[in-house]
Amino acid sequence: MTDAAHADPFETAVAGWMADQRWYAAKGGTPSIRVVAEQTDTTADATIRTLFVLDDAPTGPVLYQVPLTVRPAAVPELAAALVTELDGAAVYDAPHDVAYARWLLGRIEADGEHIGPVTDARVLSGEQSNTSVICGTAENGQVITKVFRVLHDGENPDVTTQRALSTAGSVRVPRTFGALTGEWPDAGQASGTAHGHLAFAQEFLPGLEDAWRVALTAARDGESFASAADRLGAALAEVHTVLAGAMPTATSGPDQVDEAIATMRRRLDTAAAEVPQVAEHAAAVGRVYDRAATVPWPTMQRIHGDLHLGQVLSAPEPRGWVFLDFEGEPLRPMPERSRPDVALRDVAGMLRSFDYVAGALAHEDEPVTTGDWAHEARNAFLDGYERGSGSDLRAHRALLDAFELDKAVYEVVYEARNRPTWVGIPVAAVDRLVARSAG
Ligand SMILES: Nc1ncnc2c1ncn2[C@@H]1O[C@H](COP(=O)(O)OP(=O)(O)O)[C@@H](O)[C@H]1O
Ligand SMILES: O=P(O)(O)O[C@H]1O[C@H](CO)[C@@H](O[C@H]2O[C@H](CO)[C@@H](O)[C@H](O)[C@H]2O)[C@H](O)[C@H]1O
Repeated sequence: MTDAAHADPFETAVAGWMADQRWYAAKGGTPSIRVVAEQTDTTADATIRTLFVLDDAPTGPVLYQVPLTVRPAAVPELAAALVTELDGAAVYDAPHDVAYARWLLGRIEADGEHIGPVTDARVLSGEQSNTSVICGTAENGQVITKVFRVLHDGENPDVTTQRALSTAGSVRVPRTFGALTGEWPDAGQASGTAHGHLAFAQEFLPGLEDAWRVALTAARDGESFASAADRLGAALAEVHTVLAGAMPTATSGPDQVDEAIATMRRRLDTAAAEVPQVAEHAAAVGRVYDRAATVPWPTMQRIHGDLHLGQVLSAPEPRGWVFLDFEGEPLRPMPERSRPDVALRDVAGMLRSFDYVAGALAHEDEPVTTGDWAHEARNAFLDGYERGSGSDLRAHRALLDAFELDKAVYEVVYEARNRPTWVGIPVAAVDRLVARSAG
């Protein structure tokens, strides 16, 4: 362990570096790590070391994938990616090293075809939970490979859901190339070994804005988003229809409904404990959940799970909206995220996102009031979804209200932990949604 008196210097160096990485989950904490397994491979340019690193974080143990490249001598272009030095060799954060990109694409089990050869590689910049490498390839254009940082036993829904859509011929997700799986020791499994996805490769769509940016600009400029939101609703309906046919579904029996409502209540308890304004409304929110438990629920199916405007790219017509990142809510346990769920959860996520556009603009240095813009966008989105899915959302109003509240409650916790200056956006939504449901 890194905090023991006899700490291993290599692990100590890796731990110190991990603490500064965007993907390190226990922000502000000091990693207490142990390398539980390692896979090593040698290529012409570098030794590839994939470490499986267990961090005993205060919130519970987290297993990270830490791929490193070891170069016999320092490589000047990789200076910013240096993790440490070891016996005179330079150890780098592998996704920044083209030697790793070549190795990775060569190892990925492509769905029916070879990817590559890799001509160049760069790491996608910005705020991400994982690390994505964009590779130029001689045969398949640009390919983006997401290297999952936090590992879990079992399939990652980001891979399985997008692969199902892509295999069904849907262009609502980037075309899938394939995935890399691996195994590592896990005392929590009866077999002592966990199996899961390590990386996922798909078509890279360069130069596109995401719907959050497009919507924010439209709202700031006072331009209607109704037509775009309507198309977004229809595109989501298309995704749900394909998923209902391509992946398992489940009847919403009393057990499933009870479990879903119990999850909502647990999230409410967490939010009420962390944010006093939610505690004030907890009883009223609970009544919205009570009502949702008494109405009919639609068949459960695979969904996106954490849908918001930032998860959708705006491709030129005729392709239109393209959905990304089906990994589900980061605050939700991974095994729950691959289960069939209610498609209305995604609809509610997007409704919340239009409200966030208004909330974000109200928080700007020169605040802009865009409540009417958001109202119009929300209604247009629902119209598009109803037309595309053939479902009558009004018939499910009580359920949709509960999912929207549940999402706002989730967001309160997410913002309190990650972006406290924005917590007022979902807190105000809880207030408003409770009042609307009571009225
Ligand atoms: N296939 C792709 N084509 C173009 N851009 C992409 C693609 N996949 C991801 N991106 C960009 O990378 C960002 C992060 O992707 P995401 O799947 O959300 O990663 P993470 O799980 O690391 O948060 C997206 O918001 C988008 O801007
Ligand atoms: O994209 P992630 O899977 O990391 O999702 C998490 O972070 C999101 C913030 O980036 C958060 O989304 C919330 O903020 C968005 C604006 O930044 C807004 O459009 C969303 O509607 C709102 O939920 C998401 O909840 C969280 O899981």
